[in-house]
Amino acid sequence: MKLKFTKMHGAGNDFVVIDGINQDIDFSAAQWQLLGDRRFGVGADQILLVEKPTEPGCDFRYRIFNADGGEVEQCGNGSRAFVKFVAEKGLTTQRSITVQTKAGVIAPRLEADGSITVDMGAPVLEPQRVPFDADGLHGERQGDDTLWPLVLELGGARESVLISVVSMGNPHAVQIVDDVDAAPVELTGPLIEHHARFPNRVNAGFMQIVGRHHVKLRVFERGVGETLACGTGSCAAVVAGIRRGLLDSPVQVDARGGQLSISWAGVGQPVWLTGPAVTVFEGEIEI
Ligand SMILES: N[C@@H](CCC[C@H](N)C(=O)O)C(=O)O
Repeated sequence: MKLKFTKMHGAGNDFVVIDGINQDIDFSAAQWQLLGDRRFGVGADQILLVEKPTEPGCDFRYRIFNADGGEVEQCGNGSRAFVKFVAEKGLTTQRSITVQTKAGVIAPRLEADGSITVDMGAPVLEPQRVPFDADGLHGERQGDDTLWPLVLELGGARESVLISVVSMGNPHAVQIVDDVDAAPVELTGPLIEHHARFPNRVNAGFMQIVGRHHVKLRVFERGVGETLACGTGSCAAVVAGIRRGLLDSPVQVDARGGQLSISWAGVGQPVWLTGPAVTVFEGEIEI
């Protein structure tokens, strides 16, 4: 089939966005992977599919596929691209929409200045629900958070890193580093992503605290590798930093591809994500 798509990004986290309401889409993992492939396909960190909702009360259903072809629960930067896409394509006239995802309902809103704010829902903090297997581990308390030691096998040597575990619908392991630019993201990111204690794999965040309202963050994303920004990773990192007593809401997150702003009022409350979404080009591909 000839597939129409839109290439978009949010702070450099890039997407192929597909209207699955006016096109009949039933792709295999290999086809999603081809769309995400930067050499043989279009190229993207994630492919986002817009569908009619199957749940009452929602405006749309939002499905997310990582570049490796796997379907995942949530994508924060993608949710901003999503609301811009449905507005630009005339699929809605509303500036605020409710969107069904694999991880529950989220609510993105197009602001008058073109920025987009998303109610990402409340973070999940119980390790077993992240999911993280904490069996037999002794966590260290810091503020309201528990830091878990994760042992990494580095070519014969063993290194232990202290992580917070948070789910924003998708799983995150957040560690604090002194200098984010020097952090071993490429080396330890894949080891954390595939660590046996995360049965569904995990997104690995490396956060440098700059001030109580300001961090720098790099994320090695599950199913992709390091991306230029990660929306849910930013939410998870700020939640971990606030729980550790190191940050106060709101927090500016500097990612390599741009800036995001995160607000969180505490346990049981939703995390709010604000940032840009940009349409890059429209295309068609035979798939
Ligand atoms: N880039 C995303 C997260 C996309 C999904 C993630 N790689 C996962 O596998 O959970 C974001 O902006 O949140």
